[in-house]
Amino acid sequence: MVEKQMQDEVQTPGAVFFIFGATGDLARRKLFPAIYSLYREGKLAEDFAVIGVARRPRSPEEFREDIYESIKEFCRYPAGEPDEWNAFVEHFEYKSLDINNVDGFKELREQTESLEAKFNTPGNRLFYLALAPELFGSVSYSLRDGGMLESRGWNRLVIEKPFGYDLQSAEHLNEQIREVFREEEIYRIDHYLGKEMVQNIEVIRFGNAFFEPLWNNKHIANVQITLGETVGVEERGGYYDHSGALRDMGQNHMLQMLTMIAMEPPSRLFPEDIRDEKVKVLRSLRAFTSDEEVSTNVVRGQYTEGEYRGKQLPGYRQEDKVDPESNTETYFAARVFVDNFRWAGVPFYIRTGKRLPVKTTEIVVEFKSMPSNVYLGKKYKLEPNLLVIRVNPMEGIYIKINAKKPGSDSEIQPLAMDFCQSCMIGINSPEAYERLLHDAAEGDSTYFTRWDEVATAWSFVDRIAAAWAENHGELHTYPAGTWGPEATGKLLEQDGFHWWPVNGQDEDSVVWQVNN
Ligand SMILES: NC(=O)C1=CN([C@@H]2O[C@H](COP(=O)(O)OP(=O)(O)OC[C@H]3O[C@@H](n4cnc5c(N)ncnc54)[C@H](OP(=O)(O)O)[C@@H]3O)[C@@H](O)[C@H]2O)C=CC1
Ligand SMILES: O=C1O[C@H](COP(=O)(O)O)[C@@H](O)[C@H](O)[C@H]1O
Repeated sequence: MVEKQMQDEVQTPGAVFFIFGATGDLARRKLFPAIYSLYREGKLAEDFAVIGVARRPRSPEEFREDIYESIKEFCRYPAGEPDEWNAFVEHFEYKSLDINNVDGFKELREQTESLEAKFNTPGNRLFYLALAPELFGSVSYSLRDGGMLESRGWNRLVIEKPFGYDLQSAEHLNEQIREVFREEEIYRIDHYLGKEMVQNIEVIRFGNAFFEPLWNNKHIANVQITLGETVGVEERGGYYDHSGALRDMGQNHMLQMLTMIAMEPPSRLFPEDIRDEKVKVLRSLRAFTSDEEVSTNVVRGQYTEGEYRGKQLPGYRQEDKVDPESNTETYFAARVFVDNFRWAGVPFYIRTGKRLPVKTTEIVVEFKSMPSNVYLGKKYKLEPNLLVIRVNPMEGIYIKINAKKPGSDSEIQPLAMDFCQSCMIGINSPEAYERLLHDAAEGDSTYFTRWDEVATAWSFVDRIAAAWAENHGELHTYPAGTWGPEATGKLLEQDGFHWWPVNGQDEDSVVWQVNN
């Protein structure tokens, strides 16, 4: 087993990367750019090759043109000079096949073997499924039946979220995949785990004497996790209307960030030690035991028409491929508890939504206030200390403390200590998909979700979805471009707290404005 370490300098072993869904959106926006960035940074071994797979016919020239366009538009490195570019795309081939066609996989096997011979790769094969999850089982069977797994090296399966629609469908999917691949060969992507600042939570917590000793219910009042997006559902209305915010973001990204904040220190940085600690957090989530508990602790909302920066935006029900009577939530917020010794009584507030005013992912840790007796009778009041982890798209750490106002002997002011990582190295650098592709090729599963994590997260989310299905969760509305339903504030008010402004929300918050 590989111990997690900073692997920036490590080159992946030689391998063939198969991108199933090579003509799709994910491949174009994320995967090809990630491969090119790894190449440019010397993190890909010389003996690598990529085979794009999808149904559409593509000549080799057309496929290489697709890749060029993808790099031009989405990669943080510009496509190199012709010689360098040609040396890169020479590693790419395309195969048109339907994933149910086993004969096509037999042809793919021949193509693979000749590519492996050409680049002298050691026979390692990484199958990345950028496909709808309903196809995962069929691809696995076809890979096996087409002889694609009879390689000289290792075989790894990388799969995208959503992993199922609920626990039952996820279990079914998992059983199919497990007929072909062992758990340790399966890499389930949650791209938030590939983000720099999510990985940094571990170091911030376990590497700093002034956080870990305070990291418990004696000193922390509450934790707030916000994942705001300014975009609507774009071209994904069909998928999203079936999924909704709870399944699209809650079951995975939000709960994964929560586990990183709440987990116990692992004994070592081995993948299984870290994933063991994360799954314990998920198992400790207090399950909602009645529909009433769901309606008291979870708010769901859907955006209606609104105005954003002078632009008129459609409501969710007017979006392309969305049912005009849809009750799907585009926003949800919840008050959850981790019922273990460390976190007993500390509320975790989580919220996410489309068409909010700011694109930002932030984690705010609010510390308990100091006893104020020293300052009794004074006109000022101490503010709670905050630790803010800015995850996305701006990355950084912000700490709010109280300090004396210079020149005054009677005034205290809150002070921000602000580390803006993005100001130094740019936004989202490296991209999550670069890190995760690299890790999968390295055989490091730390930042991929293990089956028990996925299953436990579904059990928690299914209870909320079931209550909503019974119409016990009122569907609030909010105009596009606003901060979601008003009811969200009440989740915190009942505990005497409020949402802290996130980056760019108001004039007092530090503005690292980013548009998307
Ligand atoms: N796009 C994104 O930003 C994100 C996507 N995801 C997930 O990644 C997966 C892919 O998403 P996305 O790229 O957006 O989807 P697209 O619909 O854009 O692409 C789907 C791909 O699958 C191929 N395909 C479909 N059916 C078959 C088949 N029977 N045999 C072979 N190939 C097939 C299509 O190619 P062709 O039509 O040529 O066969 C196409 O290349 C989904 O599960 C999605 O939820 C997850 C996170 C973000
Ligand atoms: O997984 C998903 O994530 C994106 C948001 O990702 P980010 O890295 O841009 O913050 C979201 O838009 C999409 O709906 C969801 O499927």
